[in-house]
Amino acid sequence: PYVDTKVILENADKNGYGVPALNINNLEFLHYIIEAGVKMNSPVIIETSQGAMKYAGNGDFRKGAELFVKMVKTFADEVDIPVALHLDHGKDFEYIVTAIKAGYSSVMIDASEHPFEENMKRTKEIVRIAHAAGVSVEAELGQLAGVEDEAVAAENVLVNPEEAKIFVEETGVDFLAPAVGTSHGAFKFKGEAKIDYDRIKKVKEYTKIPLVLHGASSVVPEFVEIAEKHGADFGGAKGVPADILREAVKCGINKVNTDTDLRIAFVAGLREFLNNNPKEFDPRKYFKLAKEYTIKVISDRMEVLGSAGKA
Ligand SMILES: O=C(COP(=O)(O)O)NO
Ligand SMILES: [Ca+2]
Ligand code: NA
Ligand SMILES: [Zn+2]
Repeated sequence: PYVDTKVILENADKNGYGVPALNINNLEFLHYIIEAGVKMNSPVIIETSQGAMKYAGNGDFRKGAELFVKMVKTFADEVDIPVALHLDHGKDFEYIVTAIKAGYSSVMIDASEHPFEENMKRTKEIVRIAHAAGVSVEAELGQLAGVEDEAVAAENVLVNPEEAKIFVEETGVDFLAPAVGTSHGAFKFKGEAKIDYDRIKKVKEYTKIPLVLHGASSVVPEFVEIAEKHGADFGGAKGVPADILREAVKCGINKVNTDTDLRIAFVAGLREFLNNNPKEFDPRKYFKLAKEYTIKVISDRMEVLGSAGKA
């Protein structure tokens, strides 16, 4: 069934596991996520960025939002696992309100590049509107380096746990994304991968709400290698290893935003298949390996995060 993201995350919080929040831009990735969720008996949070809304609507983000809600609801109504649709990195008021109007389960207001007071003000405004419509809200404190859809943050600004306490009390936000050392994309760490567990624990202790880890892709070496064997150049790619994800969940993370891993698995399968099947041009065939690898990476992540078997 199609559910409110809050239902999924409160269950995850109560039972101490993480749920993958998986970004889509098209029908194929939605297919693969649902298939993995059903196979693993895991709840799933589908999420789309503002750019994905524009892309799906061929430039018209309102059409894109409508399309995503129809697609996700169609799949959700057919399966027994809980399925939610979330607007990821909502920055612009009209995109966020459009997602609410279209029927998204939840929306993120990402005002984290603004000063604390401004972030609170913008978040409060969205919480008031979203809650009036029965929609839950995610906000962000601190900054992740790397590209965040449109905005590019220079470097990491880690969350201040005391600020997080005030922020959640003042805004009434339903879940919070604290910046704790990750970043978006495939090049997360120059040195060894590490995130600030202490900050996660403190933010959890002070806010007692479900927490979100952004930039959580592992950048799985197996798929990086396959992609590079077939012409990709991802030199220096490094993500958040499974053991760090498990520890982050133990410290209080419940929603684990994962986009890059799906992209790498898909392109690895696509490159391998195309290289080995020069005569093939039927998309229902040449996406086959891409589909297999993407379902595999999602299924493995559900095991790592503990959402497998929890639907
Ligand atoms: O935070 C993410 C995805 O992060 P990755 O690039 O690590 O998949 N989406 O909001
Ligand atoms: Ca941000
Ligand atoms: Na999000
Ligand atoms: Zn993110």
